[in-house]
Order: sequence, then C-alpha cells, then structure tokens
Amino acid sequence: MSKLHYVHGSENHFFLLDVDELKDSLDDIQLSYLAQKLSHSDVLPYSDGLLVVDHSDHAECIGQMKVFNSDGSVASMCGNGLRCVGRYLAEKFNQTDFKVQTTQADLNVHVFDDIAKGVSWIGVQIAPVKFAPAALPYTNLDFDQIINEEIPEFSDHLKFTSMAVPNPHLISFVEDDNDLEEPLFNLGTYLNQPNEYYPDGVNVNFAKILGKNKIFVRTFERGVGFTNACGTGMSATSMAFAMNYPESVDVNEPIDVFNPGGKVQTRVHIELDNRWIQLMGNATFVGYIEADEVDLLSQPIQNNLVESGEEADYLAFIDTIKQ
Ligand SMILES: N[C@@H](CCC[C@H](N)C(=O)O)C(=O)O
Repeated sequence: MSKLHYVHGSENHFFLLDVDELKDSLDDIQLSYLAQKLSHSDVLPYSDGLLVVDHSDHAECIGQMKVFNSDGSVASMCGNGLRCVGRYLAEKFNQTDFKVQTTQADLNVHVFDDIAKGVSWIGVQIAPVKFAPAALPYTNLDFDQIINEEIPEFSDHLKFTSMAVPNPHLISFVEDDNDLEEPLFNLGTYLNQPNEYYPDGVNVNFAKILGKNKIFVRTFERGVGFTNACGTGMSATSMAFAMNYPESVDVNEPIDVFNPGGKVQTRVHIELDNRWIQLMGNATFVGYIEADEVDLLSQPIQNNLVESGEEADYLAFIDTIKQ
C-alpha cells in the first residue's frame, strides 16, 4: 500500500507522496497526471497540488522536493509545500536542521518547537531571488526590473514589483479591500492564460499594509487560482515590502504575514547581491489516505482519510491570532 499524506501550510493543501517508498518509480508525466487526478476528484478532500518527496544525490541534502500544481504544471518552488516536506523529512530522518534539494537550489530547513499544541512550526529558506526579465520570464514590458512601477497594461492605479524566488511573482500593495477581489482575480486570470507579458504565467499577490512589519497577502496562483495562502508569494511580498516601504519594515525583526488561511512569519535578508527570505509557519498533517500502489494511476482513489486530529489544533491556534 502507498500512503498519500494530506497536509497543509496556512490551509494551502497538498497531497504528499514519498516516491522512495514505492516499489516502482513514477516519472514526471505520471506524477503530473496524479496531481490532476487527486485535485479533480469528487470524493477526495481539496488539494492545490502534489508534493513529491524523493531521495537526493546532492551530498548535503537529505531529500528532494518536486511540486506539481493542481493543473499538472510543474512549479520550481513552493514555500508552504517545503515546510510540509521539511517536516516529513525531519521525522523520517530524525533531524532538525538540514537541506532539501529543490529545482533550482538546495534550501535550508529548520524545525522550531511547536508554536501551539499540535502545531508544528517549520522555517524554510526561500531563494534565489531574481529580478531580471529572463528569470521570470516577462516580455514586452519596458523595464530592466520591475520594482514599484506603474504598469498601465495591468492597472490604472496600482504599482507593481516582480521577482522570481525562483518561481515567478507579481506583487502590488493595495489600499482598497475591493482590489483583493475582482481586480486580483481578473489580472491573475489574464496573466495565466496565453498572454504577451508573462509567457509562463505568474503568481499574482495583492497585499495590504497593516502596520509596522505587518501585512496581509492574497494570492492568485499560477496553475491553481485563488489559494488560502502561497508561501513563496508571502515571501516575495515581504521582500517587496522591505524594498518599497523601508520606513515600515525593521529587517532585524520578523514580519507578520496574515493570509486567508492563517498567519506565517518571514525574515528578509538583503546582503549585497545575495537576497533570501526565511519563511516560518505551520506544517499540518491532517491525515493520510492509503491506496494500492498499482491503483494510483489506473483506478479511482477512495477517500479513506485517517485523520490525525492536527487540524482541530491548527484551527484552535488560528483562533488565537489577531490582525
Ligand atoms: N503554493 C505555493 C506555490 C506553488 C507554485 C505556484 N503555483 C507556481 O506555479 O509557481 C507556495 O506555497 O509557494
């Protein structure tokens, strides 16, 4: 039997599959198909994608993470996902500080003490951070980098910052709550269909400044749509917050980042040309589903979710946090 763990970071839900535990390996085409099958099932709980844990041949890493969005596309990074994979590997190998191989970088993971009863708290490195048009990529926009720029093609009143961490993000700080709804949906939808600006699509994040070191972020995710939270989106938005509003950010202190699924904290590191973010938040294992390995691709997967009880603890924790 194979185990599909049902996990989330800030209610950004995934199935997690350790392919090292399978008798027969699955290739990326099969994994992409499985991500779509799991996300589009009528009986399984909601998921935004599939996290694949594999072994790594990088000497410094204890494992590898691959991410498939719910539409089957591959994501170069996933912050909420890396926290969940980090917790999984920490428990599998009984370690608290280690590196995980991701598509473009080997990233640090640190396991903190639980932040509340039953709420695991994991810190992950988000890097590299790049602004060059080719890194996102973006085209047909007349900027060497997009940092707090007006882009009339996208909005008649908002300014934008765009960076790869290394998956692509477009960020805007809004004042009006209404911008978090239809304008975000419309721009996210437009830039994630074939378009002349972001040929590979882009994750679109709109944020509100709530106070010093305090923001709210809502994301329209590439390959998914509106999500409860996007870890790389909150990390990229924290970097943009520190760059565009230095008077509102003390980089020596964590930034509280609220999202529709809860709250994380970030630390922004701006060291000459080396920029990175530490993303700290929950990694909740809601439960697991068991399926025959041979049925993963060929048969409907039954919802035999065995719950851990951690979701109740997470919801109790969320009740205690205030904006
Ligand atoms: N939810 C993620 C990001 C997942 C990938 C994204 N949809 C993409 O295609 O870049 C996160 O927590 O960072």
